[in-house]
Amino acid sequence: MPVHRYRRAEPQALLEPGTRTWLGRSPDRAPLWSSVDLRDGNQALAHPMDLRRKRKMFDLLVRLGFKDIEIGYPSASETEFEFVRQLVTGGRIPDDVTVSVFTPARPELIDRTFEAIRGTDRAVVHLCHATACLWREVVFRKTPSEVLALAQESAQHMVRLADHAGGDIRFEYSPETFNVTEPEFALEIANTVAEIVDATPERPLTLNLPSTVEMHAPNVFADQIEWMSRNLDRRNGIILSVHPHNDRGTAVAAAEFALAAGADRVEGTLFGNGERTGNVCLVTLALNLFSRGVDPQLDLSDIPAVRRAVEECNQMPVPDRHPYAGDLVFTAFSGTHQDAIAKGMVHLEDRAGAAGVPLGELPWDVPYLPVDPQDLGRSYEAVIRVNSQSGKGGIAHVLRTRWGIELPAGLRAEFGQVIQRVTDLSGKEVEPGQIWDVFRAEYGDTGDWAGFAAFASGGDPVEALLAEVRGCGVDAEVEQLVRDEGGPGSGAAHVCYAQLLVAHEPVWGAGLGATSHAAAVQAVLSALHRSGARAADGGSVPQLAGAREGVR
Ligand SMILES: CC(=O)SCCNC(=O)CCNC(=O)[C@H](O)C(C)(C)COP(=O)(O)OP(=O)(O)OC[C@H]1O[C@@H](n2cnc3c(N)ncnc32)[C@H](O)[C@@H]1OP(=O)(O)O
Ligand SMILES: CC(C)C(=O)C(=O)O
Repeated sequence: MPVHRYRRAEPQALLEPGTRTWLGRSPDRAPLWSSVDLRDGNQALAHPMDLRRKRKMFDLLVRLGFKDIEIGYPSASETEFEFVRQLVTGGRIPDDVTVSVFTPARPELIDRTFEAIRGTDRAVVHLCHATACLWREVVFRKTPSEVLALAQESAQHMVRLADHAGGDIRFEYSPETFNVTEPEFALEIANTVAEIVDATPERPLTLNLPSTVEMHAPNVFADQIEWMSRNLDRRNGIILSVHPHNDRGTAVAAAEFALAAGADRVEGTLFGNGERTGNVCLVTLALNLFSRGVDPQLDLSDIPAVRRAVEECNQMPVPDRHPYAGDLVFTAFSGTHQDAIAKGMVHLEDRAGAAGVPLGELPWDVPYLPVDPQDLGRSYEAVIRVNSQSGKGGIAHVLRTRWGIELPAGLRAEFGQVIQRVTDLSGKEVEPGQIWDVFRAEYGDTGDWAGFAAFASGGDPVEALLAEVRGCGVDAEVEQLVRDEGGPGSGAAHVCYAQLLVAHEPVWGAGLGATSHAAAVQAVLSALHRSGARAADGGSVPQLAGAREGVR
C-alpha cells in the first residue's frame, strides 16, 4: 500500500484543550432538518429523477414533516428548471414549507435561478462555491482574494436580484469544501457574505458548512464547527448548518458532534443517497434521536413505505444493513441473541399483562433491539430467523409467535437439536413454515403405536393407555405431562407435551387434539413411537421390538 502518498497531518488544533463545549453534550431536541434529496441526492444518480419521481420525492418529504427542502439546481437542466417552475407557480408548496434552489457563483446561472423562482412569495437561494486551496488553485485558478471577490460579487448580484423579485427571498451560502479550507479564510468569506446579505435574527443567513469530501475524524469536524460558531461576526443572524458527506463512513457521527458543537441545522438525504458514499442519512440521525427519547420532529412511523418510495425515486436499493430500514437490521440469526430477544419479548409481554396496558405503552427494553420495530411500522416476524447459528430459544420463539405453542424447556433443547441437524445438512436458513413441518414430522407421527389410542379410555386415558403398553412388555412411565391450549396457528384446541421414560431413557412426544385428553394420548403415542424408532435403529430400548410385534 503506497501510504507515503497520503498526508499524515491533521488540521491545526482550533480549540484550546479543555475548552471545547461539544464534548459530552447530548442532543435534547431535533435540529432544523433540510432535505437535499432533490439536489445533492439527485445529482449523484445514474438516472436523475424525472418530473414524476421528483414530485413523488417532494410529496414524501412534505408528508414526513420536512419544512426546509432544497428542490433543485434550476440552471442545470430543463427538467430541474421545469420542476421548480411547477412547484412555485402551481401553489404546491405548503405554507409551512420553505423551498430552496441551488446556484453556483456564475452570474448567468444565478440569473437563470432567479428566473426559475419568478413569482414565488418566498424561497431561499443557495449560493455555493469551493473555498479550499486545492479547488482555488486547480478548479478556479484563482488566488484567495479572487475567490473572496467571487463570493462578494455573487452575493451582491443575488441581493440585487432579490430586491427586484418581489417575494420574500432569503439566502443560503455554502463555502464548499469548508472542512479542508483554512479556517481563517472560511471565517472571512462567511463574514463577508453575511455582511452583504445583512444577516439579522429577523432575516437570518443560512451558513452551510459542508464536509464536501469527508477527510477527518468527526471530532475534528466538531472542533471546526465550534470554532466557527464562536467566531462568526453575526452569529445571531446566522442559522449554522452542516452538510456532512460520508467518505470515511462517519457522516452520522460528524453531524451529531457538530450539533453538540453549536450547529442548528443539518442538510442530508433519506437513507444517505448522494455523491460517492453519500450524504449524511437523515433517517438515521432522526431515529438516533428517537431511540434516545428525543422527538425527531419527523414522522418515520412507516419506514417500509418511506423506503419503498425512496427506492422508486432513486432507483437504488436500501442495503440490508442500513440502520433502522434495512431488511436485516431487526433480525437475529445467532442463538444467544435470539434467546435474549425472545426472553426480552416475553418479559415485556408479562409486564404489559401485569400492568393491564398494551405492550406499546411500556418503555422499550429488549436486548439487542435498540427500538421496537413496530414503532417504525415494521413487524416482529423477521426478528428471529433460523439457520445453523441459531439455538433452541429462537426456534421456540418461532413456534410460540407463529403457532402459539410454547415448548417446555426439555423439549426445546431436544427440538433445537433436530433443527440443528436440518440446518447443518442444508447449510441454509430454515423458514418458519419448514420449522413447523419438521416439528409435525418429528412429533406428529405415532407410527405403529397409532392403534393403541383405542386403549386410552376410562378415568385417566393416559394411565389406561400406559397400562396397556406395559402389558405388552414395554417399560414406560410418564416423567412429565405438560398440557396447554393449542395456539391460534396450531389448528387444534389443545396441545400436550409428554416426556416418557422408556426403559429408563427419556424421550419426548407432542400431540395436538380437540380435547386435552386427546392431545395427551397423542403426545404419549408420539413419545412411544420416537423411542421405538430409536430401538429400530439399534438404540437402547430392546423390549420395543417385541411390543411392536404385539401391536401388530
Ligand atoms: C458540491 C456540489 O455538489 S456543487 C453542485 C454540483 N452539481 C452539479 O454539478 C449538477 C448540475 N450541474 C450541471 O448541470 C452543470 O455543471 C452546469 C449546467 C451547471 C454547468 O455546466 P457547464 O457550463 O458545462 O460547466 P461545468 O459543469 O463543466 O463546470 C465547470 C466550470 O464551472 C466552474 N465552477 C465549478 N463550480 C463552480 C461554482 N460553484 N461556482 C462558480 N463556478 C464554478 C469551474 O471552475 C469551471 O469553470 P471553467 O470552465 O472556467 O474552468
Ligand atoms: C453545495 C454543497 C453544500 C455541497 O453539496 C457539498 O459541499 O457537498
